[in-house]
Amino acid sequence: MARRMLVAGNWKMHGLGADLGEVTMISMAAEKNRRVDTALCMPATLLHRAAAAAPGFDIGGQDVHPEKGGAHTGEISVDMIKDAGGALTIVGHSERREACGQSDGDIAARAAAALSGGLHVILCVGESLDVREAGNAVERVTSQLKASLPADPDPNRLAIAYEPIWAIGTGKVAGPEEIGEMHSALRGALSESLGAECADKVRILYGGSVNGDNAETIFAVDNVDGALVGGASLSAAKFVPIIEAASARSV
Ligand SMILES: O=C(CO)COP(=O)(O)O
Repeated sequence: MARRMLVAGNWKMHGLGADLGEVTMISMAAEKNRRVDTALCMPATLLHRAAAAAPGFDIGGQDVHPEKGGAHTGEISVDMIKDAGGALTIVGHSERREACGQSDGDIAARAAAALSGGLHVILCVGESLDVREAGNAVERVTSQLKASLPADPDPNRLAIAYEPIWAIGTGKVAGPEEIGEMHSALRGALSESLGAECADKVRILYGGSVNGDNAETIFAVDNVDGALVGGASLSAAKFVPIIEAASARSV
C-alpha cells in the first residue's frame, strides 16, 4: 500500500529562541509540500514556542516518561508535551537508550503511554558498528524492535525509525542495499508481531546522516517511508531539500 512519507527532524540538544526563525521557514516549506507529513522534535524549552511558530506541521518531544507525573527529575510527560502544543514524540533514540540505560521494555512502556495519551510516536531502533561488522545487524535490530513495540499500537500513529548508530552524526550513510535489507526485515518483524494488515500501515523511516544530497537515493529504497534527520534539520536551507525530495517521491 502507499504510505504517506514522513520527514521528521530531531533537534537534540540544539536550539534557542533566536533559532525559531528556522522553524517558521520550515513551516512555510511544509505548507507548500502537503503531500508529505513534516515534524520537528524540539528540546523541551522550545516546544511551546515552536508549536506557535509552526502552524504548517507537527512539533514533538524527543522522549516521554510512561507515568502521568511524579518524582522523575529531568523527564517530561505525555500531557506536558500536549499542553505545549506537541503532537508526537520520539522514543528509544540510541542517545537516550545509552545515556539513561533504557531497556527495550522501558521503551515499549514509553511508546504505549504516548499512544494511549493521543500522541504520534517515532520508535527508534538501530545497531552499533560492532554488531554490523559481526554480521548480526538484522537479527539484533528486528529483535530490538519486537521487544520495544507496545501492545496493540494504532498503526496510523506509530512510525519506526531505523537509525544505525554508526551512521548518526558521522556523515556515513547506510547504503541502499543495507537500508533495503533492514527495512524489509523490519516490515517482516512488524507483520509477525502485529499482523500483516497492521504492519503495512506503519511507516519505517531511515535516520543517520540524511541530507539534501542523499535523500533522493534513500527515499527510492523499498519500504523507506521517510527520514528522521538530526543535523540537517537545524536549518531550513538544509532541511527543506529533504522535505522536497520526499514530496517528489509522493507525486
Ligand atoms: O540521530 C539522528 C536523528 O534522530 C540522526 O542524526 P544525524 O542526521 O545528525 O546523523
